[in-house]
Amino acid sequence: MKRSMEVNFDGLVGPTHHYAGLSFGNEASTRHRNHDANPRLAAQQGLLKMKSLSDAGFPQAVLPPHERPHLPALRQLGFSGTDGQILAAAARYPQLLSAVSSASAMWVANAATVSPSADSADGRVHFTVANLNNKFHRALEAKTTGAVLAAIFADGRYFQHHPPLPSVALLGDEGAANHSRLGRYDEPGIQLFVYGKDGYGGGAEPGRYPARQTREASEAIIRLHQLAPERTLLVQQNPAVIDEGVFHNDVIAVSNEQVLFYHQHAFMDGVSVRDRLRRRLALLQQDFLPVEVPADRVSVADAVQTYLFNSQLLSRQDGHMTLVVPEEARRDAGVWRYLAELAAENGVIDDIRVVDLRESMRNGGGPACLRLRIILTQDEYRAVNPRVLMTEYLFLQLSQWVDRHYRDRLNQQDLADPALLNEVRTALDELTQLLDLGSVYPFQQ
Ligand SMILES: N=C(N)NCCC[C@H](NC(=O)CCC(=O)O)C(=O)O
Repeated sequence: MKRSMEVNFDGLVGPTHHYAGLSFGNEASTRHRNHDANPRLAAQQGLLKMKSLSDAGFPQAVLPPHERPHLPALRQLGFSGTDGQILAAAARYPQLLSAVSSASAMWVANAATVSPSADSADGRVHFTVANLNNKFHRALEAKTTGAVLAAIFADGRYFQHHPPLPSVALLGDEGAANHSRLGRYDEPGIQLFVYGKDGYGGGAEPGRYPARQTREASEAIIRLHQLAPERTLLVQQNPAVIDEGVFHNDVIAVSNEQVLFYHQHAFMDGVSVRDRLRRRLALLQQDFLPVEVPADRVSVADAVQTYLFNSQLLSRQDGHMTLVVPEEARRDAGVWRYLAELAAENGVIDDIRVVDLRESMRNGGGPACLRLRIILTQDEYRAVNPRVLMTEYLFLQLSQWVDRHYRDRLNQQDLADPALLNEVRTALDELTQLLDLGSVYPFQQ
């Protein structure tokens, strides 16, 4: 019998993808503010990643984009009248209109934290939608994310959904981007929660850029997901690297099964993190294979620039692993040399695959940001809405759907165009039918 597996659910880029510089602390976002974007290309690049990984035998699925511009948010902020009038009035506040129009829901590593059933006391897969309250444009995602996850993982025998934590700074939660799970898929493993700061203060904190994840938020998720204390580890991200642009832990570390691939400066006390992980996995009779990248081989600045660690580490049938890195990592001679050596010498990670995600990367979203990984048993897999699972046919349908509905050029000035709102709604209405999601968007209620 085939055993548990990791399924990667990738966010499909939405039709309003543009560059607005909305994410202070995310240097790519700031750098590309007001550049022209190409939403059609962005969506195609994401789809090609999904297709190529699915073709290579890695289980793959898709999560839909959200409705943007988000008119309910503008109404909540006092704009009134017809949709057209609201957009025209909001156009006087370009940053606000950008925020309610951002396609940021594509980065589904921030959609939720997911714990596999092998780790939770009640034997179910637990989901907590991330509140993303550090950035207004991202905080808008939680409601639709909840509706989408409930539509895809509907069977209460297998799936337990938790609403986002209260949306206050104390409980800032950015989902799976600050969460890793070590250990074999079909046995209890160790869940690693990485927070940026203590929400009540008093501990070390970054000085320049915000820490988006709090310790208190991670603690709440550990309780909600019914995780055993001896199989969880709560550690602090190095505040100094947040100040260098590492706004989520998945910009500096990635794990899969027994392997943790991370930068020397990723954690506040990296040596202790490694020792504790090794000890905890040993208690489960499991190995730990840390791969620490020294700063004298790859600097933190180069890690941020190339997104080396925002890669996907995927298990192959032959027991070895493939590392999926962005094109930017190949372009950097030092990082590429490091990767070549790794693949030649590591023994487990022996294959490097490069994907072109330039459109997403310019907003700080690499291969790992675009995916939410979910470990599922065979029964759980069969309970997933099958229409979101990547197939040759779904890939063709989605590619044609993108070609039909997406523009190939978009910037902040285009967002007030009422035609864009109509294009988005027409497209999303079709998509919900294609993926059999029911009515998950505000305009469908
Ligand atoms: N690391 C992970 N898992 N995700 C990356 C998220 C990128 C996203 N960028 C943005 O939201 C930029 C939008 C803009 O500026 O237009 C963010 O900063 O939250």
